[in-house]
Amino acid sequence: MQRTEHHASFGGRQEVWQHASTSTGTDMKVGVYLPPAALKGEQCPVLYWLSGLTCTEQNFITKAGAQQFAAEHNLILVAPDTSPRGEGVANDDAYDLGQGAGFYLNATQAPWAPHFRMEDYVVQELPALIEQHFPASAARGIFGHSMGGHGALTLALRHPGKYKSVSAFSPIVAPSQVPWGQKALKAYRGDDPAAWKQHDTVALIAGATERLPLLVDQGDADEFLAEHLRPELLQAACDKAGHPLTLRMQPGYDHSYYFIASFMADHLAHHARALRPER
Ligand SMILES: N[C@@H](CCC(=O)N[C@@H](CS)C(=O)NCC(=O)O)C(=O)O
Repeated sequence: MQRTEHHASFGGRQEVWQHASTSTGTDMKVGVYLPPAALKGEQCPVLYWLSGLTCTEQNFITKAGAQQFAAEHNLILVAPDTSPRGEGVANDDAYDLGQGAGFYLNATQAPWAPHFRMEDYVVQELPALIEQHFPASAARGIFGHSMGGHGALTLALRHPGKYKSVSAFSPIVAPSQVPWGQKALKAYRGDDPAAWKQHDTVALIAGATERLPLLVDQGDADEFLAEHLRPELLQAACDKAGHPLTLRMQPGYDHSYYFIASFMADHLAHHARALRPER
């Protein structure tokens, strides 16, 4: 692992690391915020952030304003890139497929299958790497935005026991029912709508074996709300399954990081309650 950036931030340190990934077969970049306690060598829980379409590891660390709250709760924040990248990696001219749009799953279809293995990367490889190289405990939370909200919700549902807390901002909750998701699932997993359900939060909720309480914030002025996000489908699925959900429609907020930053404190507090129950 090679450190490419480091900046003092709220008594801790925001770093960016680059490493060769065995999951994707590419170099991956990842933002790591070390809170004050971690700089002193104390083991801290780790909160994973998954970004949305077009993002790199930079969007969250420069725009979300999460460091001050991670410092307050002494949580390590880990924010990976959204896909493998590079000249030898498949891509698409559209912003919602290929590089910058990995959808946090393992692709099975050509030309994506060789490198697009973001589920393995986020759930297995990255936690092992973080827990080896940083003063990280095995208490993990996960959250994200839009495509990354889909990632956080589906990965927590697909890997019970791996995470102690989960939340999302404007997540794609039903990818098998909306254009962004249908396009990606078809490309990465093939033309089999039944298989898409394994990566669809609304479909996974019914059969969940672990019912971690979900905190979801959604702006009602979000330009993608009606076509791609459809939080009412998540509300209905959670009501039906008895899955605990706090869905907050936030009046006047759009899809941007201005919205995310506005409710970041609440999300960090939600995760800290589960990740640091002793406090
Ligand atoms: N029109 C947008 C669509 C993609 C978009 O809104 N991406 C969201 C996530 S789904 C984002 O976080 N963009 C980067 C940013 O705001 O920093 C674009 O092409 O950038």
